[in-house]
Order: sequence, then C-alpha cells, then structure tokens
Amino acid sequence: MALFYVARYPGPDAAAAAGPEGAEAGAHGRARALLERLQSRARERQQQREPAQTEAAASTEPATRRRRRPRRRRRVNDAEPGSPEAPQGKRRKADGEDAGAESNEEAPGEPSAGSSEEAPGEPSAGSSEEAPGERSTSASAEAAPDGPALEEAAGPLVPGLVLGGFGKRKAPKVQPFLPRWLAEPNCVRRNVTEDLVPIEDIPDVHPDLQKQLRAHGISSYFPVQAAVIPALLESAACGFLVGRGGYRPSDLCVSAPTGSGKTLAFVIPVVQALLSRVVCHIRALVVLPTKELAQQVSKVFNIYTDATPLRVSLVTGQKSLAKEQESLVQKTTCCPQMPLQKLLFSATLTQNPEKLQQLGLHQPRLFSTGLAHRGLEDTDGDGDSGKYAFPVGLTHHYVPCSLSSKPLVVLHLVLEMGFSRVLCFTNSRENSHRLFLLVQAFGGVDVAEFSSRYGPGQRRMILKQFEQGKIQLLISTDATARGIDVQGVELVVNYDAPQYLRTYVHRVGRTARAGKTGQAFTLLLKVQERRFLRMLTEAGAPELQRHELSSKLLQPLVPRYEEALSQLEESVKEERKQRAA
Ligand SMILES: Nc1ncnc2c1ncn2[C@@H]1O[C@H](COP(=O)(O)OP(=O)(O)OP(=O)(O)O)[C@@H](O)[C@H]1O
Repeated sequence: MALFYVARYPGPDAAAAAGPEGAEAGAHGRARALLERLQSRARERQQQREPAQTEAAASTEPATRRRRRPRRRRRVNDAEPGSPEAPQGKRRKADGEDAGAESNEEAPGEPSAGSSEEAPGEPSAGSSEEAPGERSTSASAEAAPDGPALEEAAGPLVPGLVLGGFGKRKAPKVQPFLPRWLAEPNCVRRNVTEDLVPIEDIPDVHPDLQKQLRAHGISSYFPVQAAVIPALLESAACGFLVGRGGYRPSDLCVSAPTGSGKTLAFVIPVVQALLSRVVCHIRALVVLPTKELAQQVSKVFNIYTDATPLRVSLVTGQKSLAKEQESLVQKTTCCPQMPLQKLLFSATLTQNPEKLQQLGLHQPRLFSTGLAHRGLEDTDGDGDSGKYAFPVGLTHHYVPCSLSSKPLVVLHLVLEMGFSRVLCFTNSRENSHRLFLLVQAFGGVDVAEFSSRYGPGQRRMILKQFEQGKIQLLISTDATARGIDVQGVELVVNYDAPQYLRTYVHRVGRTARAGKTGQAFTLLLKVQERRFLRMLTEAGAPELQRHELSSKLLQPLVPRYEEALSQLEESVKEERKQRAA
C-alpha cells in the first residue's frame, strides 16, 4: 500500500506550491516525509551490506539505471514463480520464504529497499511497470551478489530454462517421412509368364518339397516365390525363428498382385523350417480373411506336409469351439512361443506407415511388385505405376448403363459374348439373391449364388461345382472376392460398382491368375461414373476401356427379360410368405 501511494506522488515542488490547500496537501507532505525517512534508512542498510559496491555504483551510474538492471532480471527469472524449472533461490522467494525474511528487516508497512533508490518525484519503476505484489522479488534481485553477470545471461531467457537459452529458438517443424524399409523395398517382378525361376535354381528348398512341387505341375517359381522363399529359408537356416547370427529374424511384408503365387511363397519355407521339429507344438499360425480362403490354404499346406510328421489344423468356427480346441490339442501340445516372426502377404498391402507401425513389426523387410514407393523405376516398362499392381493379363472395362438395364447387360455378357465361367459381384446378399432369381427365371444360363444365405457345406459345394464348370454364372457377394482361387474364371463382372479400390483389386483378381488372361467389366450408372473412374485414376490403376452396349444390342433379350421380371415379383412374394409362416 505504501509503495502504491508513493509511486503516485507528484513531487516536492508540487507539494510546496500547494501550501495550505487542505488536507490532501498535508497528506502528501506526510507521505513524502515518511518516504524520505524510509529511503534514507534503506540507503543506510544497503551501505552496511555492500559499502564498496554501493559507493562505486553511486559514483558511476545514474540511479535509474541501477534500478532497472535488477528489475529486468527479476521479471525474467520470475516468469513462472514456483515452477520446477525456476532457479531454486527465486522459487523460494515466490513461495514467500525469502520474502518473509526480507520483510523482517523492515517495519510493517514499510517500503522495500527497492523503492528507496527512487528519486523523489521520478515515477517509480516499481509502480509504473510492475504489479503490486512483485515487490519482494524485486528486492531479492537487487540483493543478488552476482547481479551484472546474471543480467547478461538472463536477458532473453525462455521461461523455465535452467541453463543456456541465449535466444528464442523456433521449434523445428516435424516432416513426415517414409521409413527406409518402405521407401526402398526389395523389387519383385510381376510378370509371372516371363520372369520364372526354375526349381533347381533354388537348391536350398528341401528335395522332398521340390519333388512335391513337380508332382503338382510346378517346374518354376513365380517371381514373388523366387524372391521370398530364399529370404525366409535364410532366416530359418539357424533354426526356426532364429535369424543370421542368432538374432530374431526380420518380419516380412509382401505386396504382389492377385494370382501371383503368394500362397506357395510362405507355405514352402514354413513347411521346410518345421521339418526338423520333433516336439509337437503350434509352430505356425496362418490368419486368413474368410473361411473359404482358410480351407483353400489349409489344402495347400496339407499337400506339402502330407509325407511329413507335420499336421495341419483348420479352425474356421464351423465346428463348436470345444471341438476345434480338441482338434488343436490332439495335434499339438502348446501355443507358439514368442517372439513370432510375422509374415504379411497381400495384393493390397497398406502403404500407410502408421498403420504398419500398429502391427508392431520387427525390423521389417518389404518385397513388393508395386511401384508406388519412392525411387522405384518401372521395371516392367508397362507404365503401370499405381498404388496396387494388377495382373499383367487382366483387361479392365466399364459399361455405362441404367439401373434397369443392368441385368440385361449381365445376360448379354454371358450369353452373347460366350464366356463360360463368369463371376459376378454385387454389394449385398439381397442384390445377389434377386439377380440370381431373375437370371434363373430368364433361363438358358447355369446360374448359382454364393453368399451368407448358405451354410458352409453348401458354399463349399457351390465353389466346387463352379470350379468343375457346372456353373456358368456365379453371382456372389464379396465372400469370394479375396484370395479364392478358382481355375478358369474368364470374366469378372462388377454388377454393383465396388466402393473401395481394394475391393476392386480383389474382385477383379479372381481372373487373370497365374499368368493367364482375363477380363473385368464394371457396370456404372451415370451418377457413379465420374467418381469411380477418378478413384481408379488417382490410384494409378490401368485405364478402363469404355464398353458401350447400345439398346439395339440388348433389344433381343427384352421380351424374355420382362417375363422374368414378373416371375421375379412372384418369387419374392412367395419367399416373403414362407418367411412369415
Ligand atoms: N510356380 C507356380 N507355377 C505354376 N502355378 C503356380 C505357381 N505358384 C502358384 N501357382 C498357381 O497360381 C495360382 C494362384 O496362386 P495363389 O492363390 O497363391 O495366388 P495369390 O497371389 O495368393 O492370389 P491372391 O492375392 O488372389 O490370394 C494357384 O492356382 C496356384 O496353384
């Protein structure tokens, strides 16, 4: 309070001029006398403490400058009172410890030594530039023995800094970057008809496995197999799951087109790595997206483990959990031990480093036919530098059409263009079912549907019949989109346009497998055309050929189609009745 008052004191001349002008002038005079008394006492105390320093300072520097120096330092150091980073001495003052000691030297209500150096009449730096309550810290700064040295260092200090900090530094901007293993993958050629590697060129593969391969008509490795099998065998050379030098082997990611032989690329090395094992354990776990694919891969494992003591179990949730557990316990004795070597195989492997990081891969290595990674050149020279690689023998088309003409287009493709094995995808099992009923009602086509409407046994039977050529047109949901390897699929029809690029890649990948040729037709409504084509272009997919089907071309099918439509309505009503009953 006293400081506040003094700070606003207008000066001795003003007080004299005021003369007998009432109580206010008297109060000013008393205040000034009190201030002068306090100032002189403070000066005495100061001289007692540091006589030499005070003398020198008084003779060389103006009072205002002497005052400002400690105040600046105080303000900087006291920016975060009590913060853990603040120097210890300052913190104690902010906590009131030193401030209390200081005030003991003064009478209650007396101004601090800081104010005592203020020239009368001169606006107090304390009052004009400081908030009330900063008093004690100001005093403490003045009392610091190493004032000038600290002042130099303290100038541009950042709040909370203990040492250094001679200038404010801008926080460096973090740039996103691709990890090296993603940016520089092991390049794999993707032409499975040209870049074959004869089996005998990779002698590390066990002779029994080579024999099995030959027995199943395989005389050469596809490029992805030629690249991945030796790499995995090398990591298993010192024992299963022990890499070179006894260290844990790297995890592996493999990105290669659909139908390029990824299954054998892991089946062969995994079987070989386990051949020497005597104790029965679950040593390898293969996780697949659908039951049908799990069955398919399990079949391949069975072929190559047939003449070995190794056993393969299939867990698809088709039997009860107890039974599936029992089958595992009978064949094995315990769960795999950590650490596992992770192997990831996909035609649409994510290139998002954050997502890959979530998988917790250990020093991963990438084998890729994709050219999206920086620094890669188009090794095949076909200009396909998209996000995902497509099979070389695949041709992409799209057919602009209306909603009502879609079934006619499918019928035209099957009947008029002479494809014998067609896989047609819809976006829901309801759509699949309706299209199936419609084509069935139209007649003349061996048609079947594949969706969750059917049980696992029926689904297996349908796939078998399709493979045997007993079904000309299989209408399916995305249940068959991933990994299903049916020989001889000539045409894939996207009756409903897929929403995502990945879905497109997997669907069309059911044809043009293992170096064969195939065609993919996507039916697009006018409203879908722009978005869909842009999605594929942005992903760098090969250009889709526009395939216009004029109404003239479809006209001959229309009379039968209209009959089929009315039959469809009756079938749907009948089904509803049955469901309600
Ligand atoms: N070296 C080979 N020689 C001849 N045929 C092979 C060879 N390797 C694999 N195949 C055959 O190629 C077909 C496709 O193989 P596979 O199913 O492993 O492909 P994929 O890359 O896993 O495809 P997707 O990504 O669709 O799952 C299979 O029929 C398989 O038998």
